[in-house]
Amino acid sequence: MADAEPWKTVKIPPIVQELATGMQEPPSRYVIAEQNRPTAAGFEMPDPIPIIDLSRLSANCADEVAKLRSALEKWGLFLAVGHGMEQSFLGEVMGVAREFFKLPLEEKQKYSNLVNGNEVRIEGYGNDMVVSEKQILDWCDRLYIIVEPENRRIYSLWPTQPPSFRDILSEYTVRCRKIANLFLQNLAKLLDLHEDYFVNMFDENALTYARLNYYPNCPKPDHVFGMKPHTDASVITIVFIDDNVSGLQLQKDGVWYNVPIVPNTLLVNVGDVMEIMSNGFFKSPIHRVVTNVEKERLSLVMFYTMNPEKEIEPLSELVDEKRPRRYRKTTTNDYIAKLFETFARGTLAIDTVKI
Ligand SMILES: O=C(O)CCC(=O)C(=O)O
Ligand SMILES: [Fe+2]
Repeated sequence: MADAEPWKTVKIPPIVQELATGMQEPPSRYVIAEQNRPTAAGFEMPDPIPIIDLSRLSANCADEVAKLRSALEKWGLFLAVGHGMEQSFLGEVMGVAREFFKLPLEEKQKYSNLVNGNEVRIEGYGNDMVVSEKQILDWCDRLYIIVEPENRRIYSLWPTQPPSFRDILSEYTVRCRKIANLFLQNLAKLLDLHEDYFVNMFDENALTYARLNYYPNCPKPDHVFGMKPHTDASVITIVFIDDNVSGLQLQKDGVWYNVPIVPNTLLVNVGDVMEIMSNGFFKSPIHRVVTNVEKERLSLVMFYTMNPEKEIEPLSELVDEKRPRRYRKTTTNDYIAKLFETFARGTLAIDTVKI
């Protein structure tokens, strides 16, 4: 969508959780143009969403690997079971996230993503960057923090309430790293690369971000997005979804499908950087979040990214005459910046690097 108006950082939007209290009509800045509105319910998926048992994947069971291949070809994601995290531990993880968002605003603002009250940085509590008065805002607040490597954590942005928040998120980070590495190894094997090919690309400066999303209930769910359609700028992503409320939708061939809730599973998806490096063998799924009249919704998302300075391009092993390179070279830093800009505009970052 061409837009001649220059994009600039504009007024900081309010915290949606505050705005939503007692509200009957979402303000116009949240309201999506009629033709883009999410239907109250998406379509049900034609087949059940693929569920992969990670314990079988780590034992190299051929049928599980085949299932993974087909899940990635079809959807670019899967639901993971056999991840070794007990139900009680996952309950604690979602519990501390919920407790954080329940804190009084002044307490949450201690971790604000605003610098000097008017500049927005990625990390911290608040909203995503707003670059235009015309930008449609999402019905969502979030806390964004770096969790890996440990020496890059900014603990002043890690909540001290509830008191177990830090320990639980640290433990969750360790557990998810195992899942991430197993997934990366299997992606490499599916491309006939050495199994540690991708794992080794993550050096000591590769960053993992945790994003806690909070979607307040909304009186007009079909007029707003919890999160606009996007793909993730990560290499891979692990999403832990509130098991009370659905809302995540996936796009395939122009149709939006509801991702069903399956308790105690984690959703694992390919990100744009993997799509680029694999020269399009793996596709980063387009997804969005819709809201709910009655219930708030939470998710905790782990984004695995490379060293911000590292160049990203299709692997030479995956480029040949029959399959020429499909994406331009970029860096993680540039790509993440691009993602925020395109996300704000309502376009897709991946389209900016396609050849
Ligand atoms: O809340 C969700 O289910 C997904 C959130 C998401 O897509 C993201 O944070 O990138
Ligand atoms: Fe996402």
